[in-house]
Amino acid sequence: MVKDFGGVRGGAAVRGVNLTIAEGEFFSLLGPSGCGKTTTLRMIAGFEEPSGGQILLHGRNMVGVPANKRDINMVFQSYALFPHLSVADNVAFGLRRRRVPKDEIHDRVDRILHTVELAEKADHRPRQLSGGQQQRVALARALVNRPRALLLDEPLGALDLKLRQSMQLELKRIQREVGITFIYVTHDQAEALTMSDRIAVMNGGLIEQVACPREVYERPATAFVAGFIGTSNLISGRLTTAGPEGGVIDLGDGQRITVPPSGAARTAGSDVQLTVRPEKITLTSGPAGDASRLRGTVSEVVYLGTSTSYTVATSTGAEMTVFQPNDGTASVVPGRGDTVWLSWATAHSYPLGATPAAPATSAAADRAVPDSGSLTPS
Ligand SMILES: Nc1ncnc2c1ncn2[C@@H]1O[C@H](COP(=O)(O)OP(=O)(O)OP(=O)(O)O)[C@@H](O)[C@H]1O
Repeated sequence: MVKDFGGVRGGAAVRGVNLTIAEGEFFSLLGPSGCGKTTTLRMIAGFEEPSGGQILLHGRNMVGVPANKRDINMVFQSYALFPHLSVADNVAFGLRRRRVPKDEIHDRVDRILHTVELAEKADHRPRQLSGGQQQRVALARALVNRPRALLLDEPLGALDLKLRQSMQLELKRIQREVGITFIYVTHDQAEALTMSDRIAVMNGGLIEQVACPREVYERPATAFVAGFIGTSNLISGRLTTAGPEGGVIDLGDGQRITVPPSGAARTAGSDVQLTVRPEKITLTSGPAGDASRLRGTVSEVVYLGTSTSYTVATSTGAEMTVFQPNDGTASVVPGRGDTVWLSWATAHSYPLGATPAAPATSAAADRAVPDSGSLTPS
């Protein structure tokens, strides 16, 4: 789907989002501010109409269907609870408006308050609750309607870090328990990695990758994804040999490193960008075995508690970051100005693809879908 507000510099807010979300999935839209996450969510909810494309919910096109007829609920960062109503009455509000029988309302409210672990607060007013508890009331109020999908727009943004981290695990538990599809918008990569079954990484109104957290981290599709999620090192060179077993790249200064086979077909002579995560690199004082390796000079050392971060200016000119765990296993503990060798298992480097052009086809999204999707914006 596409959304053009007519005034966004550089094109539409959403330039081409094509993905299939499976029933019962915890799916996150992750990306920097302004990349089009909220607009995508608002189109799914029915608060914005797409300028092009379709939104299929269980095979039915939702475009033109009003938000309140979509069987989808949304939870916002501001909880928007009624201050004069008790927790139970806040949760029961929607069911009463729909004239659900009294006994059923009582049962459903009681059950969902147990799920969000607020049963003992049923008679409290919202102001008597902590921020995390208020967010759980907002969640219960949406879940009690048993929507087909629940959309959450940065719902933990107003909470402090510790509470946010415990609420992330809580949300995941609740989602597993109720089995409802969650579509979650966040710009916080740690949050997306913690909770999601799959993540769509968005940039400039397009999807750059759709995959499970491990794949997005270990096998980022593009340089943007590698840089946005965690810390990454990029190494550029020209492929001198290529085959099904991988290849060798020349870094331009005579140094060569081996590369693993990549998904995309590449031919000798083509330019390649590799990514290697900092914790996969080992520092030694001399060349180590036949692993992929580079020589460099330490330019910065930062002690981080569980690990130490080294910035190394390599002989190719590229700066590399290396995390060494502070568990006593490091073979060298270099200081600034020292010469070191960086090595890593070839399998721990990953060749990157090109940034997608609009409209995104998201072939990767379809490959990764575990079963036929229930919600299909296209
Ligand atoms: N109603 C609107 N009218 C015009 N432009 C809009 C409107 N809503 C959003 N935009 C623009 O569309 C782009 C995408 O906005 P969107 O809110 O979807 O991004 P986002 O990824 O959710 O960002 P954030 O994390 O900051 O909320 C931005 O450039 C924004 O300024």
